[in-house]
Amino acid sequence: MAHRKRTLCVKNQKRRFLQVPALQLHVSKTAMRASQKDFESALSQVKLLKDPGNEVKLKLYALYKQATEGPCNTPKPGVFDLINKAKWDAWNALGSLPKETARQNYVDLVSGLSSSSDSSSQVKPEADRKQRGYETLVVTSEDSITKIMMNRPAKKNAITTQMYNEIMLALKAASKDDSAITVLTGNGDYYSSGNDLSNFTDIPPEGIEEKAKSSAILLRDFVDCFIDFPKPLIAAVNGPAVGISVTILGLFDTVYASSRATFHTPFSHLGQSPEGCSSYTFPKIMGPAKAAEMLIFGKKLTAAEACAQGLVSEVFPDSTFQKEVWTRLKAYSKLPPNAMRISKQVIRNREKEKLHAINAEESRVLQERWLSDECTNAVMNFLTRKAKL
Ligand SMILES: CCCCCCCCCCC/C=C/C(=O)SCCNC(=O)CCNC(=O)[C@H](O)C(C)(C)COP(=O)(O)OP(=O)(O)OC[C@H]1O[C@@H](n2cnc3c(N)ncnc32)[C@H](O)[C@@H]1OP(=O)(O)O
Repeated sequence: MAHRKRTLCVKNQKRRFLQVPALQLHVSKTAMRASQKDFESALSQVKLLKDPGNEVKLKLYALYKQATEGPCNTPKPGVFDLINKAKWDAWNALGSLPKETARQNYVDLVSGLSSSSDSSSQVKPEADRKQRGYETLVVTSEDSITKIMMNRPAKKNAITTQMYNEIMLALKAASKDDSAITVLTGNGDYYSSGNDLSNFTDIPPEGIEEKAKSSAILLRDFVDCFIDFPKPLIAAVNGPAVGISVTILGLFDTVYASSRATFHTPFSHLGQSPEGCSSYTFPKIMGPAKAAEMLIFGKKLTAAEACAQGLVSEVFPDSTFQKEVWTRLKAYSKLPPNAMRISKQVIRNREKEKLHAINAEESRVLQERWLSDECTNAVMNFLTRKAKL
């Protein structure tokens, strides 16, 4: 079973496809720009779909108009002209979204609709129920919130290859479910201790270079999912966070931390370099000098320090963290979901291309770092228990 899964993952990374029972997703499609041909094919595809409902039809209409004509340029219909007013409102809400982005969003939306109607056994986030099929996560949907909880508490929620893949799947499913917001958190005393260092020991017969290459693709696809995630994404950092679990926080919309949480990116100690777009987001969030202390010198921040530097939105006392955070999130999840989604997109779309380019560059640099003696020695020291952070 384990062997079968591994074979699937490697093959799929090569094809940039993830395939699991009950779900087939094209993980990195949103990372690419939709061509006119993709757009035309989505236009034909949409005619074959079963009725997606009025809300989605309005979205499609608005994106189509934005992609073909640009920002809304017609007079607002009268209040009693209900249908045309709803269409105008949807188009007008896209503001100055660039034509290219609207075209991409249209293609993505149609592709999402097609894959959900194609797949008879798609992952449906059934309300109030734990979603099945994840081994390293617990995913639940309740009160319009999809919660993705990393669930390897005995290993401090270290992220294995399987967990990277499952998080991508859970994010893809959450992006299409009917929840308003999505939350990532950890089970147990840690949020996450970052990359599971035993990922370095699972070397295929083709050799370490091949492993570094496929890992760089995995890393890039993983971070792309956070860049492209279309709804408000919140991190509930329940305890210490290390490595990649910290760097990707710069791609979240809101980060809540327990007073017990710490934030540590010891890349130099590990012979590695920053990922998760942190080489860009951290200097932007906290200024270059503070970012360098974290990313180059591995300075560990307390929750209060991370909040003062803008990486964390708010810190809650550990004793009341869960109660206070979930009360807050339940209130947020009642806000109009389309407005939240569109606001996020307006903010994110400005930077999307840049973030994808940075992610690609960071992954490329890391691919080389993983083959260095500095990195090999640091990982071996941890695995043979000579070193801990
Ligand atoms: C050829 C290339 C392949 C590369 C594949 C890479 C794929 C993408 C990579 C993306 C880049 C990511 C970078 C990072 O995230 S860097 C950060 C990596 N993390 C660490 O270095 C943390 C290492 N862990 C520790 O230092 C300590 O465990 C920690 C301080 C977190 C906690 O210490 P504590 O004493 O409280 O607890 P234990 O050490 O006893 O931990 C309990 C058990 O959990 C295991 N554990 C914890 N963290 C990890 C980890 N990151 N990787 C593997 N295992 C981990 C620990 O070994 C204990 O296990 P046992 O009970 O079995 O001993």
